[in-house]
Amino acid sequence: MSDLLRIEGLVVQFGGVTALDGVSFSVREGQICALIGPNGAGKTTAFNAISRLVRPADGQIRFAEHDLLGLEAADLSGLGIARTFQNLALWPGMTVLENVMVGRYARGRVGFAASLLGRPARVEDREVRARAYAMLDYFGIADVAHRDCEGLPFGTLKRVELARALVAQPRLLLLDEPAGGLAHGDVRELGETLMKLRDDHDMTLLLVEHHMQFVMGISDYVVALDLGRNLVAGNPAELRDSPELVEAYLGAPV
Ligand SMILES: Nc1ncnc2c1ncn2[C@@H]1O[C@H](COP(=O)(O)OP(=O)(O)OP(=O)(O)O)[C@@H](O)[C@H]1O
Repeated sequence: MSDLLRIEGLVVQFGGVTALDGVSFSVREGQICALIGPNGAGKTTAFNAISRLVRPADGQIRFAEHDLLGLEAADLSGLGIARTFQNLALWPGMTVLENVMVGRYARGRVGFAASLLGRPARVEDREVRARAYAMLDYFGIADVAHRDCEGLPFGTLKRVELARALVAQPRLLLLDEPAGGLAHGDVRELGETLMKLRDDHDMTLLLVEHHMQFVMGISDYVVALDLGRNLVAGNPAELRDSPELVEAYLGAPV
């Protein structure tokens, strides 16, 4: 398997704070890769740099044959990159189905706003609707398709967000703390869903996550950062007893 995403020497600064100081790692096609590390390690900053939401001072980000730093955030969906957010970024006042459809329109040619303004439905609209329904069905939440997102349980909203990211049929899915705030049973179910997604659709997943048991249970490759630098990387079995990792999380032994 070849590298789908390659990060080299990434440097990100916020004023006087160096959030990333030369971080490098690669994610292979079809892998589930987790970015871990203690608070302030730089995980979210790395994620936001890949999503083109922060501008690195130095380094390279390559996705397949593309140089991502030469592109805007709005271009990513068209390349096959989708992401979810730590704090759900769903539209209140829109139904679950509409929220999921937005994900596909980000990649399609027909503007969602235009379709809301009452243009006659095109073939693509019907296809998008059918695909959005299929995704809701996949996540077992088709019964709430026409409900307003507001007021639905958190676990359901997490699935809606995942369905929205997937409806664009991405090649790379970026998940920002997908297990955050979920109950124990929901975390296990999410893990099974993500592994099934990878297997069924040959998708590549990069996630930022604090839930260590979840990470170690589903990841093929784990990249640990600390203080904006690479700490250790390897498969879960290699990292489980890593003294560097234990020290970074618990502080230096006295
Ligand atoms: N917008 C910003 N302005 C200033 N400093 C920032 C900004 N965003 C992040 N930082 C700093 O950059 C460093 C890395 O933060 P980042 O949020 O990427 O870490 P993280 O590993 O995601 O942490 P957490 O697990 O707590 O979310 C921290 O020192 C943080 O305070």
